[in-house]
Amino acid sequence: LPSVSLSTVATGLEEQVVQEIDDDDEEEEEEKEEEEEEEETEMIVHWVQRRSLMPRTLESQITLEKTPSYFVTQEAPRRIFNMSRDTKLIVVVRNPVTRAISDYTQTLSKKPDIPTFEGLSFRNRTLGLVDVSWNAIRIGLYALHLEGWLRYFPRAQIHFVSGERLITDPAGEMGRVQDFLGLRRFLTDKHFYFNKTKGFPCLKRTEASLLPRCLGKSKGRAHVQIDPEVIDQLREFYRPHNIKFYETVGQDFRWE
Ligand SMILES: Nc1ncnc2c1ncn2[C@@H]1O[C@H](COP(=O)(O)OS(=O)(=O)O)[C@@H](OP(=O)(O)O)[C@H]1O
Repeated sequence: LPSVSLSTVATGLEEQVVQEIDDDDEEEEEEKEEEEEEEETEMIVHWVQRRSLMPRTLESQITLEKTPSYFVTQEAPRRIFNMSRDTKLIVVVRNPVTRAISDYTQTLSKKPDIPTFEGLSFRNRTLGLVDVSWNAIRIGLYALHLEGWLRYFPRAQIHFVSGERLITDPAGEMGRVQDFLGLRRFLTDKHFYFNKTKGFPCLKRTEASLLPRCLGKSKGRAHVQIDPEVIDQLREFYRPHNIKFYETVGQDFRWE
């Protein structure tokens, strides 16, 4: 059974974390991700499958599994708690406005005919009524989702990774992940190479490695251009939710 469960609402940032903890084969990782997307609507089946697929591990090893949708799935806290209440939880979060645009950009790449971001974001744009039933918006209500987890897990059992700092200071952010997991701090600045073309850090298997591994092309693609006024409206919308989230977590993610 997993002793760590990783969820991201940062659309995909968890992949970076997993890569840094356990350097899986990239192709395998992308296949697994597609598989996950298909299964998201069938959480029960998915969970049972995951459970039986868990590799056997030794006492000294950590089993880590990642699923983006856990954090925002109502039944997930209870199910994970009933399965293994000591599981440590890691959630990668990012500015919910950027997250929504990233989410939309990803969907648009698969379904080019969907309505505009602006159209999907509001029930009534003139009145500033944001459509919280749209998943891309709903997922960013982190404080709300967290409430469900705190009914089952103590705050100290959940670690939040800043998606922004994971890019600007991967070693520092991963240092905190290692501390949370009770691991010796193994990854240092020397394990990361900043790929200026991609604009993202890539991981070296060893400090001396000459071949850093970057995430796939679907990670870090250019976002769709959004009307700046809409961005401001969404920022305003998320502000109180973000503040509540910072207070609950005890950490300021500086999205304001
Ligand atoms: N090192 C590194 N390299 C590339 N990309 C990085 C990295 N670290 C974090 N990110 C951010 O990960 C985001 C993409 O993740 P996805 O949403 O596709 O992943 S997932 O499906 O939820 O796993 C992607 O979001 P977008 O920029 O919106 O594509 C990146 O910002």
